[in-house]
Amino acid sequence: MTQAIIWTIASLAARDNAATQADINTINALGGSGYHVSTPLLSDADFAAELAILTAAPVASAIKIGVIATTSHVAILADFLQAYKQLHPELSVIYEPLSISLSDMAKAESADSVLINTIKIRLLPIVDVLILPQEQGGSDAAKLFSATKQAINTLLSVGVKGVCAKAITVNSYHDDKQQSIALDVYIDGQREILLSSPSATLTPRSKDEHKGIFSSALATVIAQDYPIDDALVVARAYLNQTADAWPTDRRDFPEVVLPNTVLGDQLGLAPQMQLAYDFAPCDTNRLGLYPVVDTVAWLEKVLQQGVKTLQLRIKDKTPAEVVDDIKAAVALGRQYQARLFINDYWQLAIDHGAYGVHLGQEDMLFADFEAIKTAGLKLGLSTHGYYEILRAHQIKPSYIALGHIYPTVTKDMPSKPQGLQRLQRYADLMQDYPLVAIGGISIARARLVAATGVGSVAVVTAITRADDYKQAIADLLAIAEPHSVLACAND
Ligand SMILES: Cc1ncc(COP(=O)(O)OP(=O)(O)O)c(N)n1
Ligand SMILES: Cc1ncsc1CCOP(=O)(O)O
Ligand SMILES: [Mg+2]
Repeated sequence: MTQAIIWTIASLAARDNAATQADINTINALGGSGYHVSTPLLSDADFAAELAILTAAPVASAIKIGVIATTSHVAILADFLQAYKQLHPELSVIYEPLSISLSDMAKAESADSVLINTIKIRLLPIVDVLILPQEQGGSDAAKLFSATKQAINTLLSVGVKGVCAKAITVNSYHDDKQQSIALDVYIDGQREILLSSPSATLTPRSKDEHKGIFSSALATVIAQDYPIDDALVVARAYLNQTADAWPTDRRDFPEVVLPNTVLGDQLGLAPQMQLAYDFAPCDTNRLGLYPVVDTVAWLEKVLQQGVKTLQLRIKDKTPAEVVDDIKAAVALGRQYQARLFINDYWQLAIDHGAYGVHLGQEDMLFADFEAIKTAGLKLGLSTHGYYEILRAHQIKPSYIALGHIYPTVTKDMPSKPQGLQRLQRYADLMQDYPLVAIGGISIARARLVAATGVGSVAVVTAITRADDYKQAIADLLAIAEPHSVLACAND
């Protein structure tokens, strides 16, 4: 795999070497390769010449901009970035001006208004993620959060694509103890992301926020094609840890702030009456081969081949149209003592006593999680990356599905396939959970998937489109459940 290229650009007079070194260390630690323009304050002509030299460097996937000290440098940089972005539309620009706070940047007029106004007019419309400290502290978390959101929305209206107000200190309660929380708030046109890290665990690195490590980390992760929500999570985990490496310890990862939690209530997140936490555990952490099929006839065929975990996934029908299938599916699941999950139709799954329900995260808005939990059904949740995995972890479902790993013909996916390296990272991070990998898993790929340590491999077409489905199931069982296949052979 080729290394992601990240450029860092800053024009601060006598920018301290420690900050430049911190950029380089961060980019290298997270697997990128960096090119820097961060010299002591240059004349306009020299700054433009330095930028021009950068174009001879390998093409950047992300550019991190630090302090730009003069209005003329801001204008030169804006012209340069505009031209470079036209040539390379995939480029992401991450800007952490360090010395400017969120409220100063959002204010109509501020002490340093000529510089800030130039930044707003010239630079921000080219920026993908703007990172600012929110300096207002205060004991009223809801007020602080609302002021933060207001300031961010003002900046979004200037044309920047996304804004992250980072490491806001909030006093919260955990296990009845007051605790200081560092909150990252990210908002763009589509989403609002709220991450919390207990300040008590903040390492010397996160106390060095002023050196711009967060933006270097974010740029490096984005340059490796992670979406913004995942990049925010990994960048924060990197700051929370001491190791100079990709973060792997879950204790360093931030928590996703959800409604109906102590912090969520404190911030004034609208309560979701039906959200619930902590679902019944599955009877095993290794769910094994997990066929996902769309008819009762297929359920019966796979059960006859010894499958013990399976899902009925019927799309786009009314509950009245599927109720008989669900009843028949539940009866079959019981007859074969198998774990039968129902996709989507959670109410019918409850009504007819299925083993569990499989839902997507967007279903949190519509499904009655409380009713699923109260009925004792297991809950499987889909995820598509770090952020969603951590959000699922807050809810503590019975298993977490990780997808899609490879391109799939079964479903139109809005996200990109994750590939094996990411799957390995998720499997290592969440090894105490029952994990299910799904998406484009053929028999040949199933070996590689199982080798990551996930306890379950979910497939559709590897079985339903196999020339010989019985053989396909036997092969997949041998890969996904080698111990039980051996045990059967020895019976
Ligand atoms: C085991 C497993 N993983 C993921 C999915 C996808 O579920 P969802 O996100 O709800 O999408 P649809 O299947 O409803 O299209 C799944 N069904 N099973
Ligand atoms: C339902 C679903 N969710 C993510 S990928 C997928 C389809 C998996 O099907 P296949 O195994 O044929 O790629
Ligand atoms: Mg679904």
